[in-house]
Amino acid sequence: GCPFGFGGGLEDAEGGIKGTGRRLQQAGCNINTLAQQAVTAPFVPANPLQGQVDKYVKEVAWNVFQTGFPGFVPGLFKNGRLNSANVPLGGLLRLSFHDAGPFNRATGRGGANGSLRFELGVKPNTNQNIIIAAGLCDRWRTMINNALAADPKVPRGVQISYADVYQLIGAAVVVAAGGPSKAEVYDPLPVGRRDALVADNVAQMPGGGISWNNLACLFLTNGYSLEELVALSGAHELGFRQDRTTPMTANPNSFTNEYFSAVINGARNLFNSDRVLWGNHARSNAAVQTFANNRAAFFTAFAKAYNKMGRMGATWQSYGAKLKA
Ligand code: HEM
Repeated sequence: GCPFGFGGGLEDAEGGIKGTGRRLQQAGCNINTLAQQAVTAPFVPANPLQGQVDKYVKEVAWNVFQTGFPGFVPGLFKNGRLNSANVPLGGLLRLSFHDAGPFNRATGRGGANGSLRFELGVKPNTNQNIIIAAGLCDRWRTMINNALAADPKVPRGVQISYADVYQLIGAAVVVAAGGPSKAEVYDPLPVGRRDALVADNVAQMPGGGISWNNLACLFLTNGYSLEELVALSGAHELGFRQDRTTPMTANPNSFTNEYFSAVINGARNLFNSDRVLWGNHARSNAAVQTFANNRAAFFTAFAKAYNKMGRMGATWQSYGAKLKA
């Protein structure tokens, strides 16, 4: 079983699985010590070298995400406008976290490895938006691979992985929704993740009702700082709650820093995991306050933390050093 005993997705006040009576074990970490270490000796996941082909693959993917392919898959934009009616922006960004999130630093298992495709329908991936998002990713991946196969500049056999599509799409979504720029969040993301062939242990994914102690310990023990936890939680700027109609923030299709004012005000639509970012630790308080006051600071911190998340637990190949002449 999972050493942390975290439940997934449901809002049990204990952060455990609702109705099962299962008690949450304490993650048991020293938050102050780990929070300090995360700043003085940050955990830096592997960042592979990117050849010409890798960068090119990412641009091909970018173009496919923008426009989709009429009759087969929608794009993030339609007639030059954000296509939030046909693509669940929140579900897509959440999917990026749900592929990378099961990374467990202690066991070295799980992470940004494409395994989400085997985890659908299992808590916390029972939510319709994430299932729709995964279906879109399948189709975008097919279109990207068709484009790569037809491109004379691309070496034969180059195929983008599910794991890459799952991480690239979250970045493309926040850019489309008016968040950090492409140069800030999408372009630095490496590609070449290998796809796992089995599911990760998703039982350790945090539920919305998780306590401050368990949330902080989960992220700190997996190599994130409290500042990174706060920045990543800013993803809850976008999207909807489980009912798919209650917006997380006032503008669920627009990526801004409004989320942090909502956290400070204890807004009702947010989860316990959001509200506990305020009022429990000097470092998380400071990050919430900074991001509430300064949108650019949030965007920069989000872009960096998101790039780190996308390298957690990934193993790498290279698509190639050189394009064909
Ligand atoms: C910090 C711990 C986190 C917890 C406890 C958490 C929990 C949740 C829960 C309970 C939901 C509601 C959906 C449902 O219940 O089915 C949700 C939605 C969402 N989460 Fe998180 N989450 C966390 C971190 C993240 C991160 C790191 C990201 C992305 C970088 C993210 C992105 C989203 C998005 C965009 C939605 C809206 C989904 C939609 O519109 O359908 N979350 N999260």
